[in-house]
Amino acid sequence: MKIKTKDLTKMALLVALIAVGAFISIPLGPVPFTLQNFFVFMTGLLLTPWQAFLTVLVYVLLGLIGLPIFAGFTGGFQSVFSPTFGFLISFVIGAFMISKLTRKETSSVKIMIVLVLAEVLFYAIGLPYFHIIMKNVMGNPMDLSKIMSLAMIPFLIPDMIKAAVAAIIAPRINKALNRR
Ligand SMILES: O=C(O)CCCC[C@@H]1SC[C@@H]2NC(=O)N[C@@H]21
Repeated sequence: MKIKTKDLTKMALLVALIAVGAFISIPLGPVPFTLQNFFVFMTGLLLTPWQAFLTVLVYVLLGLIGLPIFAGFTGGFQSVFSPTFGFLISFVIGAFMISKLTRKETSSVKIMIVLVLAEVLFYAIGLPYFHIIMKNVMGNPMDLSKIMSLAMIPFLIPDMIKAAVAAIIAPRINKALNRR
């Protein structure tokens, strides 16, 4: 895979923006509200699938080696034992999937459908991971309704708003940049 300087610049900018998205976070219990997923949406919508995958992977690796770029200014290898690390794993796969399913797509409605699917993926990985860490690391097992009320329900409407904004602005940015 050959990456042009222009694409590398976009990738570096998006790594930085995902980190900014983590800084813009509101603690709401064990799972914070953040703008990381908004910038993961943008990464998938502005880059090719492998570029998007690599961009989010680099973000996660930079956090794992110690940069405090995860939500709540955290980082370091111990983050894998954080209840929210599953969401970070899901972002890497989600960015690839979003890009793959929206290549050359300009309809905001169709893009929105893909972003909703990406959200399903985030929670399909994020919630079981949350459950495992709460039970085995935090010693605080929870039933499904508690998990959903802490780690999913408060975020659904804000996440849909982030998805709608991304679905509206990304095609315009792609048009202005002459497409990925
Ligand atoms: O620890 C991290 O850095 C990851 C935080 C993940 C927060 C999740 S992403 C989906 C949902 N929407 C939000 O705004 N917050 C949660």
